[in-house]
Amino acid sequence: MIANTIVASEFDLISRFFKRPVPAGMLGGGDDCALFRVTPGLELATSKDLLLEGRHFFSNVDPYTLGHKSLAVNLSDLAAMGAKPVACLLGLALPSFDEDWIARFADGFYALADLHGCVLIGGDTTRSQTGVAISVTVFGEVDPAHAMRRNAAKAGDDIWVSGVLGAADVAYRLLAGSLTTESGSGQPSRGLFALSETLLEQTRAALETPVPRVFLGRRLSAHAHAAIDISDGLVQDLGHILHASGVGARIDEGLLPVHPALQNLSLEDRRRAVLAGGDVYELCLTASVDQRDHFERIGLEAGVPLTRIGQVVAGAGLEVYDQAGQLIEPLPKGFDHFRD
Ligand SMILES: Nc1ncnc2c1ncn2[C@@H]1O[C@H](COP(=O)(O)OP(=O)(O)OP(=O)(O)O)[C@@H](O)[C@H]1O
Ligand SMILES: Cc1ncc(C[n+]2csc(CCOP(=O)(O)O)c2C)c(N)n1
Ligand SMILES: [Mg+2]
Repeated sequence: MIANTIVASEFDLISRFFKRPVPAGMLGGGDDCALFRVTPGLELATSKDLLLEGRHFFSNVDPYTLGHKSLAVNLSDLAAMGAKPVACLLGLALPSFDEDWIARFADGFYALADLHGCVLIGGDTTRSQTGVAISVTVFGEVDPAHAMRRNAAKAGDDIWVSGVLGAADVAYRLLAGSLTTESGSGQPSRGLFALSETLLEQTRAALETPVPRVFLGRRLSAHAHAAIDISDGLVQDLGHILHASGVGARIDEGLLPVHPALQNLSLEDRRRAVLAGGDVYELCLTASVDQRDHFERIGLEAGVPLTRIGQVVAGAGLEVYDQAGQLIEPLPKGFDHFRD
C-alpha cells in the first residue's frame, strides 16, 4: 500500500508524471482520443493485461520494477505475435497518492517503453477504493503474412522455447512463503535461511523484471508457425496452441531449459516450476524442421538461448516424458485466476 501525500489534482498527477513528449505525427494524451498512424500494408496488433495488487504483485514491490513489468507483460504479447510495438495506453487506479512511488513507477514504465519505441499516448487515472490496479493496452504492427497465430501449429513441427524456465515461479513462492529450501539440497538447517536468500536473489529478476522477447519474436515470425508467450505456465500455454491448432505434442523433460538456480530443488518443486510455473514471459513457438538453422542463427544474434523441447504430433493432448522415458502423469497444472 502506498503512503498518502497530497498533490493538487488528478490532472496535475497526469501532467507531471505521464505526459512526456510524443514523436511528431502522433497525438498523445490531452485530447479525447490519441491518434497515430499505422504503416500501410501492416496490421494493427493489440492486447491488454491487467495487474492487480495482491494478485499480480505484492504490495511492497519496488514501483520501478512494477512500472517495467506492467508494460513488459503486454509487450510480451506483441512479441508472441511477431509484432513491432508502436504505442500504449496506461490505466491506473491508485488508493492514495505518493509522489515518489508514482515517479519511480513512471520511470520504470518509460524506460522499457523507450527501449522498444512504444510511445505512451494516453490512459486513464482514478482513485481506487482497494489496492493498486494497472491496465495497459499495447498497439503494435505486424505483417499479416507473418503474424504467429495460436492455430498455426502443424504435426511434425519442432517445439521451441526461448530463455530458461522456472525462476519466476520459485521467486514468487519464496516471497509468498509457500516454498522452503527444506525440500531442496538437504543442507543443514542452519544454512536454510541463507540458501533461500541466495535462491531469491538469483530468481527475483525473472519475476519482477521479465524481459519481453520482442526482437526475437519479430525475427522468428518469418520462420515460425504458431507462438505464445508463457504467462500461465508452459504446459497450459502450449496447450492453448495445441487446442487451437487441433494437434497434440510430446515433449521431453530432459530437454527443457531449466534456470540454473533451480538445480538444488527437489524434482517435484523443479518440475512444477518449469512445467507449470507462470509469469515466465518466454516464447514457446512451433516451426517446421527445415527452419532449425534459422532458429539457431537468430537465437545467437539475439543473445537468447532457443531450445528444441519436442514435437507437434497428429491427434490431441500433450505428453511429457521424464528422463527415463516414463510418461509424467498427471501433469502439474498452470496458473488460473479462478483456481489459484
Ligand atoms: N474480458 C474480456 N473480454 C473480451 N475478451 C477477453 C476478455 N478477457 C480476455 N479476453 C481475450 O481472451 C484471450 C485469452 O486471454 P488471456 O488473458 O488468457 O490471454 P493472454 O493475455 O495471452 O494471457 P495472460 O493474460 O496470461 O498474459 C485473449 O485473446 C483476450 O483478448
Ligand atoms: C502477489 C502475486 N500473486 C500471484 C502471482 C503469480 N501470478 C499472478 S498472475 C499470474 C499469471 C499471469 O497473469 P494473467 O493471466 O492475469 O496475465 C501468475 C503466475 C504473482 N506474481 N504475485
Ligand atoms: Mg491476458
